[in-house]
Amino acid sequence: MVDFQSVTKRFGSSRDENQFTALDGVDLSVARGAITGIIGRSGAGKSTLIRLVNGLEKATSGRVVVDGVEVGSLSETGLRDLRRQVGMIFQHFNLLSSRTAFDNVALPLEIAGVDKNEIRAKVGPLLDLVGLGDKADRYPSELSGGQKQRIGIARALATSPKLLLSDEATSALDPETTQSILALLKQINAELGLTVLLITHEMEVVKTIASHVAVIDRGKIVEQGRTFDVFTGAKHETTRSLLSASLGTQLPEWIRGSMKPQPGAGDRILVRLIFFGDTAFQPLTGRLVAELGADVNILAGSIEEIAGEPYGSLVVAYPAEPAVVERANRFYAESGLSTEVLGYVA
Ligand SMILES: Nc1ncnc2c1ncn2[C@@H]1O[C@H](COP(=O)(O)OP(=O)(O)OP(=O)(O)O)[C@@H](O)[C@H]1O
Repeated sequence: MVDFQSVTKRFGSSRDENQFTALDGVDLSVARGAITGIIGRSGAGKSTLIRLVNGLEKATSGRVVVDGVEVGSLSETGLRDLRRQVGMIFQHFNLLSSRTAFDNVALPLEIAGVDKNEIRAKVGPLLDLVGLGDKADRYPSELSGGQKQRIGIARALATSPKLLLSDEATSALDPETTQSILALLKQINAELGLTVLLITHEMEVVKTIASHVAVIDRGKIVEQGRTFDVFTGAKHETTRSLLSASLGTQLPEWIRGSMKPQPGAGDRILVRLIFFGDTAFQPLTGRLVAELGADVNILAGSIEEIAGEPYGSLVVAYPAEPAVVERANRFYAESGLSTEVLGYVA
């Protein structure tokens, strides 16, 4: 649906010593009908990337192709047509305070010259879709943050776009409201078959709704693929550090503080067991304990869902004696468990 082909975006002229490269050779494909998340730290280039899709910025080099059309080649009229097919929602909702909820949703249709009856026939069902059929006459100041974003979503859908761009749409909302807005986006994606491209700095958002993800760091895409694959097999440092606060990968301080890289006599080995795919549903912990005898401690653990698939992480400790370690390794190999040796403790 959207293809970035070797896209570079520089701000400032080439003679300007302050010229800044915001995007550097970006290659990225956004699958039709999917929800794709772009995640990165502040200043990584996320907004620039999304603004290239609806022609608010122009690539310095490379091509941005939306539904078969190269955005950079479009005339003003072509850009207007494109923007009708690409809806957008924002962190701060961008509603007009002087217009009611109904009139905010109607605005893109008025601009497109749609007649009044057709507007009425369209806006009502959209307000129902976002759960605000009874708030048509309310002004933005009378609505909560979550309700404002619902109006923003209805407005973005008014011109029946094929693609919805979301620029940090839940960043100004509390966790519960965030979840309800994400559920609405998921519902719209499933019911209308709308492709969604969202940018966020929040791992939780990507984990909850995006089937695909790209990680951006200083203008470069450093990792991309299915969310589950990228998150469970993170290779790049940026992905790992963004993830460490979100997935159950952080060890309690009391363990981290006393961990050693090499074993001493009588030490215990600390191993992280990772459960996903088939292994997520097998009673492997009990079998490990049976295999090694009772001398296994469970030190930390969590089970969560990434893009709808279970992912569990369990940190265990047992004697770092070669015979025990070998028995454990044989068990991991036979049962298909992924493991990582974290270190040793006395
Ligand atoms: N019009 C501009 N002129 C000059 N530099 C710009 C312009 N727009 C963005 N930049 C720079 O490009 C870089 C990427 O900005 P961008 O807004 O895309 O990042 P971001 O990942 O969306 O960050 P945030 O999450 O903080 O919004 C930043 O260093 C920013 O200062």
